[in-house]
Amino acid sequence: MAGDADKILIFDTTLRDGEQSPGVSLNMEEKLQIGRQLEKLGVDVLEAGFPVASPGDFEGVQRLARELRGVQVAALARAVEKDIDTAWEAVRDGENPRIHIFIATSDIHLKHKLRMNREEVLERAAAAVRHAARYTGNVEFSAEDATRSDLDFLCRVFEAVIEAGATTVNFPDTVGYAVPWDFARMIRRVAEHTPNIHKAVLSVHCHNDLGLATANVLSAVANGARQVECTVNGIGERAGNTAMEEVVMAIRTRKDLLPFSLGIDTRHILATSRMVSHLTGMVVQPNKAIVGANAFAHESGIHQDGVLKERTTYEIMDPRDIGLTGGAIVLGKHSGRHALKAKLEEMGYRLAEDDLDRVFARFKNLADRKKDVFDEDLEALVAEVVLRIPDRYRLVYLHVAGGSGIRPTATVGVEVDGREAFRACMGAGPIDAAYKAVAELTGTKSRLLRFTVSSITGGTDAQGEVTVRLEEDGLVVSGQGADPDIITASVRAYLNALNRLEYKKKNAAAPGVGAMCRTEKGSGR
Ligand SMILES: CC(=O)SCCNC(=O)CCNC(=O)[C@H](O)C(C)(C)COP(=O)(O)OP(=O)(O)OC[C@H]1O[C@@H](n2cnc3c(N)ncnc32)[C@H](O)[C@@H]1OP(=O)(O)O
Ligand SMILES: CC(C)C(=O)C(=O)O
Ligand SMILES: [Mg+2]
Repeated sequence: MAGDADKILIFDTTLRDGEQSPGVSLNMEEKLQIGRQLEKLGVDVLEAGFPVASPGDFEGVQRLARELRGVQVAALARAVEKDIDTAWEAVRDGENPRIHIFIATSDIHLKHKLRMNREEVLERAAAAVRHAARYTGNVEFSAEDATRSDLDFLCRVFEAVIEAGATTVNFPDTVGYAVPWDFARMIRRVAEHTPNIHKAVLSVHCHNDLGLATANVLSAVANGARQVECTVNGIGERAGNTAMEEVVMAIRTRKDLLPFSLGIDTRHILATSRMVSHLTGMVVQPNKAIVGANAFAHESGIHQDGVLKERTTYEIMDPRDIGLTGGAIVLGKHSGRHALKAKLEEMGYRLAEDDLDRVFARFKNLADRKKDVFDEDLEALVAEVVLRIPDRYRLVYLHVAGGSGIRPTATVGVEVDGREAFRACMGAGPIDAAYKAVAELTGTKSRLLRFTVSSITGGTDAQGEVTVRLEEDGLVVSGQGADPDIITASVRAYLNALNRLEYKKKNAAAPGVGAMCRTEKGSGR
């Protein structure tokens, strides 16, 4: 197969398949921050979006293609000429742009979704790749739902698209149906029965519906796949995609079984994971492999004793390899702007001067109330202060009264379109009271789908981080807020989500790029 036989290419699709997670919608600044961090991490290919899906997707892909260096920026397209032309328009200014075309090959998709027969799909796939190959020599083809496809037909499709100019052929387990040993058999079969497979890189793209995505990917890699499509923290459609950090660390840790090289600088894994979690609002479970808060924590005495005597008794990876260190700079109330800037850069955030000023002001405020300011605190501040869409609603005042024997009451002041308004409400608790006041002040009718509160760092002076998910008229958004005062953090999270909702409503109503307007992220018509 084409490419370096010993190198596994990491194709990151956090900004495309990852953004297909329900409730996730990133703005331009957030996409740029994640894109730059992935560039630093060393991913080989970065799928930046599906340009025909919306003007926002188009602009995001174009901006990333123009800005990023040393990484191939890919754009997704259906096997439709307009999609391909739009994808090319979005990535063409990139250093090494890729067009990624997909069409389903399973009979179930052909019959019910595409309403095409096999020969029509084969011809459509080849014609689409031929069309894209006129623009670039870097064309990827994906056979959607490959694991439920007839393998003889799949081999014919792969052969036809390679002939038409595809340089990467991708085998997606779109619905997370595969199990490792059977997936390995399929990969071997395709490698052996597609005559010109050696002219292309064989890729895999696994979903995690049965919790087997990483296992499937590793079995494919051991059997000839040389590109892995994955997302940070495994976010993505339904149960998500293969988690990038799991595949990378498995290959790195089990070199005895998987003797391959990678272009990833693993020391940036943790910072990348945290950034993606903060910006998407997709909270990482504490026991998540590699990047969960407990992944390197030892609770029981026998384990602690073992680790103290010799770390490798209970650790198969060195936490420093994923960037889990104390860091050289410890920030507190005596720190200045230079130290803050250096720390933020170490964490992957490059801020404009005025953004730095705003974060610095909030940092000083926080440091006055909290002894040590940790990386997690700063991440929350950056997410809160900088990476935000233009605010229609802004918190200006909050006072709550509660305790035993008192009906919880909140008085909230919110600036709406530049004008301050105040409201006092009672509720089941202080947060309920404050949320009622915010809903009245903003006149919004959203439904609260989820409310998560976590302490960002240890101690009773820790910053509380609140993540909420709201729904209104079919639009789903998430919002985050951080503050040492948990009620303030809750109100900030609510307002952040309402601002995102406003932005999304406007985006949905905006005129499209040609006929590319969409009503909701991920939905047509
Ligand atoms: C497995 C994956 O992750 S695939 C990527 C999924 N991502 C997304 O869907 C991103 C967001 N999507 C969107 O914004 C919209 O679906 C759009 C803009 C792409 C298309 O919107 P619409 O034109 O309104 O179509 P809608 O989404 O309702 O239906 C999809 C159409 O594309 C067809 N189609 C689906 N996949 C393909 C393909 N790979 N190649 C060609 N046609 C396809 C369907 O058969 C259907 O056609 P029909 O209208 O003739 O029945
Ligand atoms: C577009 C393709 C590669 C995809 O996301 C899938 O099949 O899951
Ligand atoms: Mg997918």
